[in-house]
Amino acid sequence: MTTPLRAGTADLRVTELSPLPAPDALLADLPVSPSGRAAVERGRSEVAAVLDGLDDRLLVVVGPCSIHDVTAGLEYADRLASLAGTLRDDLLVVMRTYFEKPRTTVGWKGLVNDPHLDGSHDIATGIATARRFLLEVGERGLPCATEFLEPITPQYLADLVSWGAIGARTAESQIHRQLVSGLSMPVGFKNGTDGDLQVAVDGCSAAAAPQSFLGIDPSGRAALVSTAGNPDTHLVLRGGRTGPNHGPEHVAAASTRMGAAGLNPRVLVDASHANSGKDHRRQAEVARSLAGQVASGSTALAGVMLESFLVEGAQPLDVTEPTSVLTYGQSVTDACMSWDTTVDVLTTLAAASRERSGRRQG
Ligand SMILES: O=C[C@H](O)[C@H](O)COP(=O)(O)O
Ligand SMILES: C=C(OP(=O)(O)O)C(=O)O
Repeated sequence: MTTPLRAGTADLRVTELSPLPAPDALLADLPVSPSGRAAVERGRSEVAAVLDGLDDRLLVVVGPCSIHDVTAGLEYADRLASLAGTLRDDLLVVMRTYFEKPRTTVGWKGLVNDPHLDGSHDIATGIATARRFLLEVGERGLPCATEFLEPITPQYLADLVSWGAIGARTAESQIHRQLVSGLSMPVGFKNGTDGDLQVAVDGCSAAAAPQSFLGIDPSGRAALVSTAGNPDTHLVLRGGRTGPNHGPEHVAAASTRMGAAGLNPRVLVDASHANSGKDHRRQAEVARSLAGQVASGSTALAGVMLESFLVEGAQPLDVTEPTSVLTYGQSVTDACMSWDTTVDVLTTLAAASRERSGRRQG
């Protein structure tokens, strides 16, 4: 069912308006169980404790660049839940469950926007599929991480998320900063695609402040949203057009800059994106060099982000060719490390975290 378009001077380039179910209706259809809610709450407080240096484990945000196939995503979640349990004394593992992709120009915008991967943009199904996926991952005891892109999506999904990101392409956006000021979980701002840190530093400051802005309420009505500000914002270094920024000198400089602005000086480093040139082999090398920084005692480094799936690399997705066969467990967006490499990298990061804890205690 679509809404008739207005005649006159507005909507001349709008081709269709289709109402979506209200957030409350979706939450009533797909409620969180008591154990799922406990997993979200535990995830949020553990992430905040790591970021505040109260828990000396290393935070690892790891998983596919995007979820495009729920079956493969849940197979990955099963494997990750088991590995996270083995490494839990040294690593706090949060799974990347990314459903909204910001594109440099155009391309598939993720499972929420186009769940059938065919350009049909069945967003109602996309939001429900993403919510079901988050519920399933939560039942496995794994906290979930996601990037918030559309300002309306959090009303449908945010109650199931333990760590949020504002990406490099939106860190400077007032809309996203306002949104973060009302989110209930710790949120990392990425540096800009050009490598500029200041947009992310400013993003953290703006999101820490109370804000008033336009949004929707749980019944889907347009609403004035007033927020208290988010005290758990932090910086994520992801490299930029000028080069990578994962080295110890970059981490130290970024930490100093955050501290000078009165913000959390402990940072995350994304081993992928411009820190790896989107090359999954290089990503594993960067992750191992970050393990070296942790092992040598760097307290500025609170966590690491990794893009990983069952099968290494990436495959092209052509939404105009819906019949084309995709390789199971391989990314359709950025190249990911294979599962075997992920096990090796997480084991190395766990050993580094253990060594850092030993240094602190010794
Ligand atoms: O994380 C994924 C991508 O880096 C991001 O969505 C941009 O992708 P694009 O440059 O291929 O559009
Ligand atoms: C899009 C992403 O990263 P960035 O904003 O750093 O490009 C991502 O992590 O999926």
